Amino acid sequence: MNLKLDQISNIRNTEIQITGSKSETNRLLILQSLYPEIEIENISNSDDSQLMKKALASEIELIDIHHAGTAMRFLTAYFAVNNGRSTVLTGSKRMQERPVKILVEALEQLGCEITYEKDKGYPPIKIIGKHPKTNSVSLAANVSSQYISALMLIASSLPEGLEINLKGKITSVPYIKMTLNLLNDVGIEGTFVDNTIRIPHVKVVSPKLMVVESDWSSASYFYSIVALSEAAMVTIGSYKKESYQGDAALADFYQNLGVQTTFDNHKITLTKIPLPKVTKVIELDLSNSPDIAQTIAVTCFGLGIACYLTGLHTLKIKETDRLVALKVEIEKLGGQVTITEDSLRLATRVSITPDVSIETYNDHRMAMAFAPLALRTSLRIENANVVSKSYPDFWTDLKKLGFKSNEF
Ligand SMILES: O=C(O)C1=C[C@@H](OP(=O)(O)O)[C@@H](O)[C@H](O)C1
Ligand SMILES: C=C(OP(=O)(O)O)C(=O)O
Repeated sequence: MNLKLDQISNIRNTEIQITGSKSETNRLLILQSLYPEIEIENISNSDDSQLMKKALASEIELIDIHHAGTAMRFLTAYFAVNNGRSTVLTGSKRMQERPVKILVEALEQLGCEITYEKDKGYPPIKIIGKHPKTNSVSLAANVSSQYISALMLIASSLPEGLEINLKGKITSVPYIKMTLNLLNDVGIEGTFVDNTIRIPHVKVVSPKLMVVESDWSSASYFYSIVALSEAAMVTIGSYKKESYQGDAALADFYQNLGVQTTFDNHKITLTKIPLPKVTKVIELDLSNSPDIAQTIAVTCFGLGIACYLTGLHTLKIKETDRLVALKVEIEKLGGQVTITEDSLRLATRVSITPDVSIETYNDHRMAMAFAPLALRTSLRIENANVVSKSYPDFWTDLKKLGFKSNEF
């Protein structure tokens, strides 16, 4: 489905409900498989979480997790210690270009048996589940935190628990803390001090209802919409002031982009406020919240503000090379973007080219990050249904706000 978005001048003030965080859901689904006493509420309706659920219930050897990165990494660890079971994990063409070597080598230190079916270091992989032969591993922490979370999630099921030693600069730290917080909440008391994570063995946990907080990364698109509106107020549920999700940093970041956040009874209300007068360049280090880089870059472009975003080294190995994709698509619209291996610089905008067709590269966040620009110009979004990877209701929710779209 390709969508043409008409230019709109403002939005309808509305309340919407976003489902649970896909990151929290995918962690809790693994934990629930290990500890059936855990109940989960407000589960994410994302494709990635549905695929995770299906994979955990599957009894066949071949499991295809499509584009779901966390599912790929978490399930690699999960099946690797499932003694005696043979599993082949595969995914989309892009998934076969997203590296897993660091995780596979960490699991090999535990005595796990994993072989590459195609290219060394990448899915598809064949896993023969084993009993772990040691209780400590070390791995590089500067490529993806998902490898670390994957090990943490299976750690308590190992006979002696697990000590995980992290080498190098640790990336996407809030996701590691999210894993630790969820473990602690279900009664698995792990620690994360300096470069060492320790998780004890836990045989059973007490029955526990885990209510998933709604997805902050999905909320980012409404921050962008409110920022690009003349006057707007959007209320979204259900959120906590003390979130486990690093992307909750949005509330602070968008203060400088003209959005005020108020919390009331598990809901956030985003209100358009004037832009600070002195804002010339928005400078942000996003190494703790890589998933909102696209949203922020496009908001700045829409507002005509320059930005310099750093800490973006993980963007190259996500659903697409997000740095290249942002540069190409923003430049089609008339912007000027310079990228390095880990940063993006956007120059102050002069004008916007109308009716440009945005390519989405099988990346949900490309579609969702560019859609708010309809408040500044008409544009087209190619393969708009990619949004279902994390937010299947995205286009329906945009309609509620008054966005006008037609298939083309
Ligand atoms: O653990 C998680 O749930 C995630 C960790 C991050 O990945 P990296 O650690 O690879 O940056 C993030 O980009 C991804 O969307 C979800
Ligand atoms: C990078 C993402 O997901 P994953 O790595 O789980 O595919 C994302 O949702 O932006």
